[in-house]
Amino acid sequence: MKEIQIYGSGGHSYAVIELIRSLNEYTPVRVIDDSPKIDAILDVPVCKFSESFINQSTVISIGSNKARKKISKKIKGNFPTFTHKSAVVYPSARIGVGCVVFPNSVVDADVSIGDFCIINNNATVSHNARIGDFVHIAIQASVAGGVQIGEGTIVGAGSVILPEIKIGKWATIGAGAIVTKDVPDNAMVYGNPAKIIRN
Ligand SMILES: CC(=O)SCCNC(=O)CCNC(=O)[C@H](O)C(C)(C)COP(=O)(O)OP(=O)(O)OC[C@H]1O[C@@H](n2cnc3c(N)ncnc32)[C@H](O)[C@@H]1OP(=O)(O)O
Repeated sequence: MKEIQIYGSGGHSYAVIELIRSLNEYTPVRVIDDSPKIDAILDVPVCKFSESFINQSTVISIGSNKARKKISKKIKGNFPTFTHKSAVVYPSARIGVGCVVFPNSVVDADVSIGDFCIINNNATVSHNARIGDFVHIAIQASVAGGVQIGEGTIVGAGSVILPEIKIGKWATIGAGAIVTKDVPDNAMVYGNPAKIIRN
């Protein structure tokens, strides 16, 4: 089995480790943290970042999109994408490097997903959608056909993005939001219908 290191020791890392183990291709050998607070996660030792960890096979297990981007520039190296066996990814879909596609998610026909994205449990990204780098589609979120989402945006748990909607970069879609109108860069929206709360 090939070795892989996990960068980030928050809650997300538990789910990432289990997913990687379920695929039987890579063994997680260490969890890296800038200031470790525990010794091990699911029996994988946690250690402080060292320059010697640069340029190795790594998965960045950090839910924060901004932090994931920062770490991706620092650690460099090889970033495989992991897809759980229960996820459906159609052959016409494209997924970049460093992504994790969690159980029961759907990546539909002609979808494009950038680098270092998280497609979380039970999320759906429908046909022809375009998803930028460092995006998190959270648990149970539904992205309808033809939606465009810019770099670094979080699509909160259980939210619904209506067809053809355009969402800018580094936006926050609150949990449970029903997004019926385009969302500008950096905006925070939530509610049904979703309203801009912060710009
Ligand atoms: C595996 C996983 O865990 S994936 C999980 C991925 N994460 C998510 O989906 C979380 C998404 N984040 C949210 O929905 C957040 O609540 C945010 C970002 C929209 C807002 O966060 P904050 O700015 O910290 O808001 P805060 O918690 O202070 O709440 C402010 C007010 O907004 C309300 N509010 C917060 N979020 C929402 C929401 N999604 N929908 C409706 N109302 C909301 C609160 O009830 C509160 O109302 P009040 O002032 O009447 O008490």
